[in-house]
Amino acid sequence: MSIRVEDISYIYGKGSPFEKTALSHVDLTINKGEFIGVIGHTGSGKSTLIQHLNGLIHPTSGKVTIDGIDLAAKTKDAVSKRHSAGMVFQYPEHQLFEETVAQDIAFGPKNLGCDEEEVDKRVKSAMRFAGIDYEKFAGRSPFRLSGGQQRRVAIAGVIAMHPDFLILDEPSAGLDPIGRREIFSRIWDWYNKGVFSVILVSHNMDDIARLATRLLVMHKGKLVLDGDPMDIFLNHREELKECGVDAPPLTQTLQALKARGIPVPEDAKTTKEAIDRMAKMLGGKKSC
Ligand SMILES: Nc1ncnc2c1ncn2[C@@H]1O[C@H](COP(=O)(O)OP(=O)(O)OP(=O)(O)O)[C@@H](O)[C@H]1O
Repeated sequence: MSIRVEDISYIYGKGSPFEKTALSHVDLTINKGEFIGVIGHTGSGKSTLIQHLNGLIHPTSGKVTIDGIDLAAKTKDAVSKRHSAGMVFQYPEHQLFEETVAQDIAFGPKNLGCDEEEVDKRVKSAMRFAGIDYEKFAGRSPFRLSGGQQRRVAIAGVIAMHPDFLILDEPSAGLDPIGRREIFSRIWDWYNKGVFSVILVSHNMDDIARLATRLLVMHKGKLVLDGDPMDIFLNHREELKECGVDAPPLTQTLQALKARGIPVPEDAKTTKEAIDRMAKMLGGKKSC
């Protein structure tokens, strides 16, 4: 299963005096099993790009397909493929609207046409995934929960749609450090279990460096770097700087070690794996 982004460009307000080219000839393939981090300076086109991946917006030129089906098509197949890429926006709790937590999470699967039994099953399993106690919270108003709990309910709503690709735009924005750690450790667990692939947009370089197995760097609407996070953060620092992005402190440390002749596991898939491997060599514990 894969998403193909075929040479897409996107212009906001095309033909108006305010037209703005947000994406310019972006071409890439996203395969099932990847954890992709998307980084870039403010306004570089990250959000515009990811909104194409579930057909929320369609390219001005080029096309986006999932398993060969054009997401812009007005067919049943295209609708089903669009649903296979679930999007969690920044502050997703702003989209909560039902009276109870269970009803809110049930909204998506109901819309997909699932029967009552299937909806109930999905609500319970999404809540379990998101760490929300069913007995305690199912009948509660989502509006009376804490910010972190609301975020989990909103994410559970997307999980209940059983997406193959989970697209997250700054999922921890506005959360305290405990809330953000919780959200990311759950997302990592689900990803590790092979529940879905992840496409994560974040300004937090440490989160991206710890988790992503592939990195996309956007600059002025173009995809300027696409590759191994370790390689990009360790060996493309100047290009990153030109894009207004700093390498995360974790990789700066690894680079300082490398500069002193200490071997760092450059073939590690993520910085988290590199740190764990170095810690193991030194007899330390795994990071979380
Ligand atoms: N609805 C819109 N109408 C007009 N221009 C827009 C609109 N949304 C975004 N843009 C412009 O398109 C460009 C890309 O914006 P986009 O939001 O995709 O960038 P981003 O990298 O996600 O930024 P951020 O990190 O701030 O969220 C920017 O110049 C932005 O001002």
